[in-house]
Amino acid sequence: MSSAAASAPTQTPRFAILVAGGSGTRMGADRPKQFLELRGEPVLLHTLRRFSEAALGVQECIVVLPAAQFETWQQLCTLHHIKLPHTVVAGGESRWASVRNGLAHLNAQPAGIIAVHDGVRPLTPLSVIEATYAAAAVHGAAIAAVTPKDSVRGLSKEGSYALDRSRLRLVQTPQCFELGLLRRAYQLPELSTFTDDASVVEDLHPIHIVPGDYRNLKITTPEDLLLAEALLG
Ligand SMILES: Nc1ccn([C@@H]2O[C@H](COP(=O)(O)OP(=O)(O)OP(=O)(O)O)[C@@H](O)[C@H]2O)c(=O)n1
Ligand SMILES: C[C@](O)(CO)[C@H](O)COP(=O)(O)O
Repeated sequence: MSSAAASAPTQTPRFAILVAGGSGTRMGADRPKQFLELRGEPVLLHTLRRFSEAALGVQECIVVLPAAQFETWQQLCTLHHIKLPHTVVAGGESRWASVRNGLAHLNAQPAGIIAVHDGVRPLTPLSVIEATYAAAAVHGAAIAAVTPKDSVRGLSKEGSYALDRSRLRLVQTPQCFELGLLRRAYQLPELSTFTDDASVVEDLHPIHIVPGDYRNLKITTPEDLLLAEALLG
């Protein structure tokens, strides 16, 4: 080994789980929203492409899909000439179960930083992904989030009351963690109703917040797809 190679800095391995195991009920389309076309390509392909950027150095990207949709994804990969390396894993009944299945695939990995990202967030800037991985390497747990732009009110029996929006954040993904921490958190089945990873981890470890991006839309209802088309244009 040359002396240069011996002294090269070693980055903690990075992994990613792209959860796309849902059925897209709120979208009400003829297929799960991760397969809908955005600028001529499946939503999930846009997302996968972002995590495949060489600059991020992600060692393994796991795509979690409904088992019944494996063939659809394979056909889409062939149709769109998708050569991006990734591992397909079957999802579960809930987002929590899908993340847990993705994590189980990494059981042999001793350490690293793992990003959990919604397969239906196709517009996440690379800078947000990088900043979230980097913050998790320092703090153990980091998520992307933005401040609400509108005034926010809480509901009460009597009516409603003002909330201080500067103390609120709208949670996005990616959500990045030390691998061992996320594993421990996902061993607790009593947390299985949570729909984001920070909520699953927070009793074990504080969650650091990284500035997200207003373009980092989650495709949930039909107007989100229109917005995403416009933003990509
Ligand atoms: N059993 C599930 C449910 C959700 N997800 C994924 O978690 C992300 C965020 O969930 P959401 O937007 O709620 O997706 P759906 O469950 O598909 O939508 P809906 O709630 O409208 O049915 C999506 O990428 C979705 O595919 C998953 O992997 N497995
Ligand atoms: C993880 C998430 O994207 C954060 O906003 C969100 O919780 C996903 O699930 P939901 O079912 O749309 O709440």
